[in-house]
Amino acid sequence: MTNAPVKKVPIHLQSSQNRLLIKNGKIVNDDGMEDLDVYIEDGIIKQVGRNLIIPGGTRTIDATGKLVMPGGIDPHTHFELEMMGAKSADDFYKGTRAAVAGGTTCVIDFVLPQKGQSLLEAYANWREKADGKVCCDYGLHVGVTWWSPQVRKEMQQLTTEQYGINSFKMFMAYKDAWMLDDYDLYCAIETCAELRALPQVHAENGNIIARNTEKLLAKGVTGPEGHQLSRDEEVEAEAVNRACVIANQASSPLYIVHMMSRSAVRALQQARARQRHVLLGETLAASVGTDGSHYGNSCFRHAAAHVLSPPLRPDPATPQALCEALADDDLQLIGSDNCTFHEKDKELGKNNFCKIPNGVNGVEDRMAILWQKAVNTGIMDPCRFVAVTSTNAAKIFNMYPQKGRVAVNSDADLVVWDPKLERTISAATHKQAVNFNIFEGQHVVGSPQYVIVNGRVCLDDGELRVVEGFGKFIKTAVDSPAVFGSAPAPAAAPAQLDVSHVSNGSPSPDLGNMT
Ligand SMILES: C[C@@H](CNC(N)=O)C(=O)O
Ligand SMILES: [Zn+2]
Ligand SMILES: [Zn+2]
Ligand SMILES: [Zn+2]
Repeated sequence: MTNAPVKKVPIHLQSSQNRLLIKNGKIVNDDGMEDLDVYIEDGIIKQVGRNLIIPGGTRTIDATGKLVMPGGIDPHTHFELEMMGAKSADDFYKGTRAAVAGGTTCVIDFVLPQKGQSLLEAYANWREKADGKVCCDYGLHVGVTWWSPQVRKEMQQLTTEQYGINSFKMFMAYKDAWMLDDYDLYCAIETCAELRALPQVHAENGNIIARNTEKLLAKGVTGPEGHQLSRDEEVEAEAVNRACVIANQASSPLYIVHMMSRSAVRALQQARARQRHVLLGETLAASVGTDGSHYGNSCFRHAAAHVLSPPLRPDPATPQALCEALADDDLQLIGSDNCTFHEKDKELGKNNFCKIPNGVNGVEDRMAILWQKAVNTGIMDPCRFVAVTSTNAAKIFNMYPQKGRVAVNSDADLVVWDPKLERTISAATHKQAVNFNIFEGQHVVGSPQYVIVNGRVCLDDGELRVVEGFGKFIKTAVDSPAVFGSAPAPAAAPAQLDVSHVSNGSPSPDLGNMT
């Protein structure tokens, strides 16, 4: 793969050149597979079928023996995030470039205001960081890291067409940084329900973690192994349960990000059995691709590179169990939570594990890792792979069928996946900005041969040809049918919150066999 950056071609020139036929491939959507050809023009899928009539000057990609899938959608990234005294290493250019290299054609990043900071101001900062640099389309979730009537008002403003936000993330961990107490968490989730926006939670008990950290440090446990010891599975599962109870009290659906353990999945399943609103679970490439054994590595750099929250689990059965949960629709989607830090930044926690900036890589390898761990092992079929890596995110975040489907009038965001393409994952060859890869040395069978972003061939038979700034911000509307379609309207919103713009949910498209 040559890495020569492609010179900027004016966007209007590009699209007219984008007549493309993908021939002889097997189309894979979340609900079925078919041997059909795909014709693309000006960034949109115009025809799907056989013996298509196409204009001269069309480029043809022969996809014989390959799968033609919707481009991956990564619902969880943190590019250029400042946290714990450092800044994540992958910026919006390098991060989305790595995403495209791995078959992902849309990412959803997180606006994370500091406590007391205006959400609108933070939103503007993120748009400024991302617009003009992204190589593929992107969306945003907004963090609710503090609570006040102003925050409530700004959430309402963010869900209008001007800003295009339909999901908010609250933290039950990161005490003193982003964590909300249960009262404020309840108010935030209630407000999401009134706005018909999707609340997301980082589910760990931040107070237990804080006390465990004090005790471990007092005992002289300062290395990265202390990170997992301070927050084991039940500390995650307890918060999953508590978040579901609060959502139930607020008559709200809920999306739990980065679920990392079997205990957390069990807690979500138990909540589903007793609650009527949609409860959604996300896991990560890291949690299916590796495990918590690395925290014991004698090399600080190696162990610290695996520090994220919730942590990777020492139970070796976890990766397979999480793949099975994705296959069985106990979990609905896989993200990366890509939040990488250079070695010097991870060393901020050299003598105190709670100061190690949290985050790992994953945006580039997410799809190949899941294909290797779940499809090649027979745990899930290609249709379910498409559902959890693309379609479910599109449906949940109300981008469907513009995104997440190979169909006429959908965006031409596609992957020509070669199920036989073998490679070994390594920091020496990956496109990410850091010189460490938590999947180092893993051999995968199955990777993208072509990646088409809005009709442009950005991975061309293994050659990476992204264009910085080619991607655009995707505004999302609230009231996603897949989440709110069958939910009754919540109790009348308090007078001061104008929600008149919100329509009633329409019948939701099938989100797998969602309970
Ligand atoms: C802030 C971000 C950091 N990444 C991580 N999971 O450790 C997150 O908690 O999602
Ligand atoms: Zn989190
Ligand atoms: Zn080392
Ligand atoms: Zn995250």
